[in-house]
Amino acid sequence: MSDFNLADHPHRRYNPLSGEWVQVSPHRAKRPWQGQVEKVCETNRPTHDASCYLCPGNTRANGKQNPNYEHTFSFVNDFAALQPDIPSGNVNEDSLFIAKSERGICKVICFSPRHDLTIPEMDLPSIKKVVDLWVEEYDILGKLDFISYVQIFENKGSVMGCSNPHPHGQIWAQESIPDEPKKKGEQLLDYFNKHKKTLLQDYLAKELEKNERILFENDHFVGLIPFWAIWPFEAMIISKRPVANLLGFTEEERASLADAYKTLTTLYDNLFEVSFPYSAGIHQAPTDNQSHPEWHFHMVFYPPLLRSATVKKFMVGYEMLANPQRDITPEQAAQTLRSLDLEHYRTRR
Ligand SMILES: O=C1CCN([C@@H]2O[C@H](COP(=O)(O)O)[C@@H](O)[C@H]2O)C(=O)N1
Repeated sequence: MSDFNLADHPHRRYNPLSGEWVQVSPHRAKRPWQGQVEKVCETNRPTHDASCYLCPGNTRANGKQNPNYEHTFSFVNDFAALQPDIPSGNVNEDSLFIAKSERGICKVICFSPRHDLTIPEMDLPSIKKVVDLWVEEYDILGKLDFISYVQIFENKGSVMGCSNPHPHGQIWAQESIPDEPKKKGEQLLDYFNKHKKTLLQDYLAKELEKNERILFENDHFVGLIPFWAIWPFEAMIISKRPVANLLGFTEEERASLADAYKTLTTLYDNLFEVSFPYSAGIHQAPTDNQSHPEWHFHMVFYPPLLRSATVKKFMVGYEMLANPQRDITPEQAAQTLRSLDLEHYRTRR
C-alpha cells in the first residue's frame, strides 16, 4: 500500500465536466510571498452616486437616461461586444484561416438601485428579484431563433476588471455555444448516455456523502468547492434537483437559489473581511431548440484571492503553458470557508 495521499503529495485531478486536469501541490502552500500586493480599497460608497452610469435616473455614457428603478433594471449594453443585426459570413482558407460571423445580444443587469450594496449585503427578497430577472431574460433571449446560448455572469471587484462597483451583472446571448459550456455539454451528454442520470446528480450525492468539500446546503441547492477546483476558493452552487435550465425551477427553488447566492458570497466576504472579488456565472442548457436532459443547472465562482485581501493567485507561466495549478487543496479551502460566520462582517461591526 503506497503512502501516497492527496493532502501531502503533488498530484493531478481530473475535471469530468471539462475533461481537463489541474495540478495540485499541497506541500507548497507555506512558501513566503514577496510578490505583488493588491491594495484594499474598502471605501464606503454612497447609496446613490450622481456620476454612476448604472444608478437610477442617471444618464449613461451614450446619453440614454436610466429610469428610477426600485428593484432590478436591465438594458442592452451600450458598448455591446455582440450585435443582433450584422451580415453573416464565413472564411475558410486551407482549414488554416477559419472565421465566421457571430450575432448576439449583450445586456447589463442592475441588481439593485443602491450603489453601495453587493449581493451579500442585499436582503433575500431583493436577490430573489435578481434571480427572477435572470429567468425572464433567459426565457426572452433563448426564444430568439438565432440565439443558441445565454451566458449569465457577474464580474465583481475592480481586480476582476469590473468597471463599476454598482451591483450588476451581464448577459451575453449568442448564436454559437461558447467553448466552456460546449465542452461541459459534451461531457454531460457522454455521462448521461452511459448512466441515464446527470453527472452532477451522481457527483452531488457522493460529495454530500463524503462531506469533505461541502460549504453549505439549503432545501434545493448545495454550495461546495469542487474536487477539481482550480482557483484557491473556486466554488459551485448545484441544484439538488437535476434541472436543465432556469425555466425549470419553481418559485421556491428560485428563492432557494437567492439564499445560496447570498450564503456563498457572505462566506467569501467574511474570509478576509473584504468585499471578495470574483467572476461568477451560470452554466445551463443551450437554447438551441433541442431537449437537454443531460444538463444540470449550476453556478461557478472563480475568485482570484489566494491568501489575504491583497494576495491573489496568478494564472501565469506554467498555468498558461501547461496546466492550471493550485497549492492549497480544495479540501483545505472548503474547511476554511465553512468554518466562517454566516453573518456578514460589516453587520457584525
Ligand atoms: O453607459 C454605460 C456604461 C457602462 N456600460 C456597460 O456596463 C458594463 C459594465 O459591466 P462590467 O463592469 O462587468 O464590465 C460594461 O460592459 C459596459 O459596456 C453601458 O452599457 N453603458
